[in-house]
Amino acid sequence: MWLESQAALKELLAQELPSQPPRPETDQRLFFHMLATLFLRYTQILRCLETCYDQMVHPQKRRVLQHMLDGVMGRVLELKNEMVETELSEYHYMDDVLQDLKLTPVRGAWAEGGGGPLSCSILPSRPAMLRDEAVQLVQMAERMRQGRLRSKFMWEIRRDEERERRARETGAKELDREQAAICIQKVRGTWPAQSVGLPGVCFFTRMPGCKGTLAVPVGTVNRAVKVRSFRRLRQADYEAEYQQALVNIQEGLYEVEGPDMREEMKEQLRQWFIECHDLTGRFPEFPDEEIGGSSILFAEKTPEQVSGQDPDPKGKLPVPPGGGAGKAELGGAKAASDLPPFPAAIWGNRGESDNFQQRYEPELIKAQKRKEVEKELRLQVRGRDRAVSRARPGSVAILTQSAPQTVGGAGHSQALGSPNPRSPSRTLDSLYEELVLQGILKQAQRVQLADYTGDFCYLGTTLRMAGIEPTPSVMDIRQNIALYAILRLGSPTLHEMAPLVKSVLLAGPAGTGKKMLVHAVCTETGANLFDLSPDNLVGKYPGKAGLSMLMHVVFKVARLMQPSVIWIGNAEKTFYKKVPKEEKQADPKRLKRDLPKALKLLKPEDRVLLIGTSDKPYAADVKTLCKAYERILLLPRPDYASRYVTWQRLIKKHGGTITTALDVSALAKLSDGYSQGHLARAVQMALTERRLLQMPKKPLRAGEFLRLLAKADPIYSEEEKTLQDWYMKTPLGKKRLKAMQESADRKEGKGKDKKGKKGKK
Ligand SMILES: Nc1ncnc2c1ncn2[C@@H]1O[C@H](COP(=O)(O)OP(=O)(O)OP(=O)(O)O)[C@@H](O)[C@H]1O
Repeated sequence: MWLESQAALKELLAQELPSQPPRPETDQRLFFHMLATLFLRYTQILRCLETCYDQMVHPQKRRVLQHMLDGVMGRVLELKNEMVETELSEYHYMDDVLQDLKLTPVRGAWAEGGGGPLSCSILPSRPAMLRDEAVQLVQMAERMRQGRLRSKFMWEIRRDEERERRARETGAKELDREQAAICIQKVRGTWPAQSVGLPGVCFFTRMPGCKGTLAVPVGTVNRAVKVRSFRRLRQADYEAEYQQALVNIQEGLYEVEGPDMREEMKEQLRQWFIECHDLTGRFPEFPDEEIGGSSILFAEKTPEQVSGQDPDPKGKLPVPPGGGAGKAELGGAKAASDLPPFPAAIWGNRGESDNFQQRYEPELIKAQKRKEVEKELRLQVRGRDRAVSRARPGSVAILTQSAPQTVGGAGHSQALGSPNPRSPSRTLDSLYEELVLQGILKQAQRVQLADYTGDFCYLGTTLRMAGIEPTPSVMDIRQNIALYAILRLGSPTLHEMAPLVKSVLLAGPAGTGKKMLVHAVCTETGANLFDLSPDNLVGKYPGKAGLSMLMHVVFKVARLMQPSVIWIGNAEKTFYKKVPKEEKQADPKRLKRDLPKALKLLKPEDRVLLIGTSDKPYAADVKTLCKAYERILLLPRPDYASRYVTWQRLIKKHGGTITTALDVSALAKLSDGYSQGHLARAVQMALTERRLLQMPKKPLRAGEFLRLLAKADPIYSEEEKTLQDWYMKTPLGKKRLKAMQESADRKEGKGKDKKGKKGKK
């Protein structure tokens, strides 16, 4: 899969960067089709690489894969941006491209969610432990845990095998309807999607092909699932081994090769000084660290070249590895310090057929660590770096880790722009605690993006071609949340490389799942949740000084404890056009000035995202609101397909059983106009403990839910229209409206008639 992905990537890159620049595409539709094809093909590769990353146990290979994943994800995000700019819309319909590529959209592509493979791929790996004892302790505990799990797995595998054997002996019985349906779903793609599952982005799978047979025994599937989990356990084992090897090998090199290296360097340095003196009559200055420091002396340069008297320009001096990597260079940008120089090539040419264990490769570590040891020794020889010279090998990693985080130090204050006079030396822990006690830092509810149920829009392209703007589907929203929030917050490299998005506003009628999405983002990325909703700030941190202190502390803790989500519920209140009388006392506009200022100070390396939610965005001044929120996602009420899936899911979640007596289709049809929140409430109220007990004798019926639903006020079409009209006043909405008008004008031939146009103006 890795090789295939790499070949596909090569092909795509060749297509994207042809030797002759292609003619610019003037047809907007064709251009979008091209972008969408690229987007889907990269997503396909991403999914493949993600599976490799999830299932490979070799720690060094996994690093290379993570690097490639970051590159591909970065390209996916870039393409998303280009699609937005081309279509002037946050929602894209690619059903035609999916058909061309013989792919189908997949529901529930993120079933495994936060605890699953995704977290392995995009969440940053934890920094190396600082203290040996801690490492040993954790390793010991981990081995014990794995031992227990392993024995359980083995027991289960054996049990399944035994069960199968018995079934074979007694003659397998015919599958019932439900089992047959499960088998069909598995072959059609539902289960592979669950096994990998990048959020939303990976919303498709292959068309049902001829691979696999329908009669996949359930035991086999269960075993496959277990084997995958088992491999993840082994990954942790091998990773620990690898981390230990990094330290041991470096120590070994330091002790075995270090003395010789040091002597050789000293000799070279002495020689160089003498030669320089002979040539110029004076002792030379040390080369700047920017051009490689004393390392360039050891790179076979003449004294003239090094001292700059030779015409050899600085650019010709050895460039540090990775120094020339461009932003868009896949797998090349920002090489992590522990990556080999040309990783993919190394593994591509290596015969691995007899490496069954897939443990780390010491020679690669040696090659990489040798450079580090050399660098360290070079500094020692130069006698400049006192700290490193005193440190034992292995301490390099420790020295490069950030210092213990006390807050209010010069660096932090500078970064935030405003020193914190009230708490000049408070620790991060104490500030964290304070925010928790004040109810600003909250525990996010554990919901996964996959819980945000709904369906795909199957006719998007057809409708757009007919000039009808489709309503975005729940899947479109999910995909945007994945792209704007989850992928970016989850991967530090991606956050720095991809186009920066600091804030997103989720606007839509009440109960359409805005808050749920905020919690899902936190769950999937492990982000801290800061609640800066106007209602949550009433009476807290009073006065101007209090407010600036609050912002200072929140943004500081958010940055230091990243990834973080800063959530503002009822986001319109911060930018109210006119504050309602009854709210005046609560001062809802407190953050109006400080919020944009604080956002400005966020840098690409700060994985902090502001998410606003609002059901009345039209109550705010559109200009200031859109300035604070870079991306605006309008959430619609659910369509029939989404309501259908949501009813099913909610009923099952609350313990209900769906039988033929329950007409879910009728429920979905009759609940048109209601939000998911309404549906959730109706199910919760209907499925009481008592009702669940009666269920075996008295199956559930649609009427029970509809009766309760009817008591709630639906989302009125006027409200929807107000929201859509408001959206057309946002920057992207305005651009889209203008483009639509121009296109309509062109169609009617008005474009040619300049006079008529002027008259209209
Ligand atoms: N797509 C969905 N699938 C399943 N449940 C959903 C979905 N959307 C919303 N819900 C459920 O509906 C309820 C209301 O959702 P939530 O509070 O997130 O809506 P909201 O848009 O933030 O509402 P408000 O604007 O009133 O604050 C929650 O119980 C949530 O779990």
